[in-house]
Amino acid sequence: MFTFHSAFPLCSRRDIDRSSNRGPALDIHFDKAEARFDGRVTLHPLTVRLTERRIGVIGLNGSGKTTFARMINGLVSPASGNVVVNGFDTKADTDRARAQVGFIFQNPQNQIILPILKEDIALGLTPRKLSKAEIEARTAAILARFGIGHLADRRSHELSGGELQLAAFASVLVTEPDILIMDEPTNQLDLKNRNLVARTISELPENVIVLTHDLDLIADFERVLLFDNGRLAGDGNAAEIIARYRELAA
Ligand SMILES: Nc1ncnc2c1ncn2[C@@H]1O[C@H](COP(=O)(O)OP(=O)(O)OP(=O)(O)O)[C@@H](O)[C@H]1O
Repeated sequence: MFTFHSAFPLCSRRDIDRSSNRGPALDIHFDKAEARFDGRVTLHPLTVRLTERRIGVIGLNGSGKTTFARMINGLVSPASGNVVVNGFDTKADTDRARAQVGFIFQNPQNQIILPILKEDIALGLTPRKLSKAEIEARTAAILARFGIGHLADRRSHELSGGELQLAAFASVLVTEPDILIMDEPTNQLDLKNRNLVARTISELPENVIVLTHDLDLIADFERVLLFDNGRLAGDGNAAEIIARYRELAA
């Protein structure tokens, strides 16, 4: 069961949904979806359905994890087959499929582009055509949610690694996606910031798909997918799939 006990006030409108056992939607369907780059198959035809709230994606370097994740938000279009996200086909309905998914990139420096943090967060709300007051209120609320309201006026390049990762979460979650994909969220963090980010992820009400080499991060996830050479080589509970990955990597 999901409980809030963090130093961060992570509650959002979604908690109201969750109290009635209806979390944000998560229904991702890969139907014989294949990815190719320059004619080379990088993800072999994959059929899988994902509905769990916490999904880990593991595998050796170059095994196809990022390609798989980018297919979910339409950044990579299937060469054949389909990917349908909460009912929207990523090829036929790219914008609406993409609106379901917030993607947190491997390097948070690439996520925060404007010099002042609160301006960067507000940037994500520009397409909504909200009033200035509403944008300021939503920006302040999302920064407060991650316990970084005091950093609103700071220059983003001055933030620490952990602060920057939390800022990247805020910059994506301000757009209220139902599904959050994180590519290596604990990469390059020291142990303290790694633990802070891990705790924050575990307390997020949103659906989360995490690509990682940090196996402890996903040890209690409901489902883990293992990729090997562009194929799904394992799909099951975390303990079983992590054990299989250790064998594969040995
Ligand atoms: N834009 C691209 N152009 C050409 N090949 C690509 C492209 N993106 C990925 N690939 C290839 O697809 C394969 C899978 O790469 P992918 O990034 O999905 O792996 P990964 O499991 O995420 O790796 P890592 O753990 O190193 O991030 C690799 O062989 C990679 O070189």
